[in-house]
Amino acid sequence: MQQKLQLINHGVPDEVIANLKNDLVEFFSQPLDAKKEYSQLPNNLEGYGQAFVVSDNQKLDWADMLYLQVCPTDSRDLRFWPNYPASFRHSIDAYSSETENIGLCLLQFMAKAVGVEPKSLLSVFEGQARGLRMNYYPPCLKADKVLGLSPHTDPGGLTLLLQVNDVQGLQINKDGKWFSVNALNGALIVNIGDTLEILSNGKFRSVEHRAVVHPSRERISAALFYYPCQDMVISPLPDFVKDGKVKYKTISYQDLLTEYFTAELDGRNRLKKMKLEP
Ligand SMILES: O=C(O)CCC(=O)C(=O)O
Ligand SMILES: [Fe+2]
Repeated sequence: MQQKLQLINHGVPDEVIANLKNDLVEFFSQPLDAKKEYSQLPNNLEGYGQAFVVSDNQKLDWADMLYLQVCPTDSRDLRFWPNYPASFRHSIDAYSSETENIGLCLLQFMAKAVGVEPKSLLSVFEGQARGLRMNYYPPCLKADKVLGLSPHTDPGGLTLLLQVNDVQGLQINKDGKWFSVNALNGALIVNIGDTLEILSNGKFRSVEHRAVVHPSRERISAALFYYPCQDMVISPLPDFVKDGKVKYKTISYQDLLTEYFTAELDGRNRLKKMKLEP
């Protein structure tokens, strides 16, 4: 029997988005010491701090972040889940359950659009881990001298990006040029990540993006990452290799993550190394 798919998703209720946004603004506006109660611990990605700090010599991105694994629920490490503002944990929980199916619906439509059986993609991401990275970019008077988040691609499958306040800052790279993305109020931005590029044998392209900062206003965003099964070996799925030409090397997802988190952000270069010569 064919698997019944949930074809329709009505999006995230406005109230859920509004609550998360309010709580994020409130959390990040606290003094540093209060936020540091949830600081990252060595060899652990979760918590409050900065991502991609790998040496004392690198120029740091102009941002702080709070990263949490939100799904599956039994994988949550509540040590890093702030209890101020009081509704914050609930807001994150509601947002992650309301977005549970959105990524899967999108993957299903994307597979159909290119004539591939949706199950081949869905089975990789259904019920797997999700991470929420909440980014805080303080204003910088010399905004043109810093970057909020250096050029990178996301490692997972899909990313749903929510711009929390009305300050724009996301840019994507197309053909070597940077383009600003105008985030619409009430809309989520969907980015494709490295895992999906490899699985789809390049049919879906992982987008290189970065975040710039504003000279006088703070900016906040929240990126929800849909990850594949943690012990998966990633290589192009047979359904996407119809002409028989595999264009990417095989890599374990753990190795892909290790490479990602132990080096400075580096545009699409890591992904380029995954490509087999034509
Ligand atoms: O803040 C943004 O708009 C981008 C965030 C992002 O790319 C990320 O968290 O991976
Ligand atoms: Fe990103």
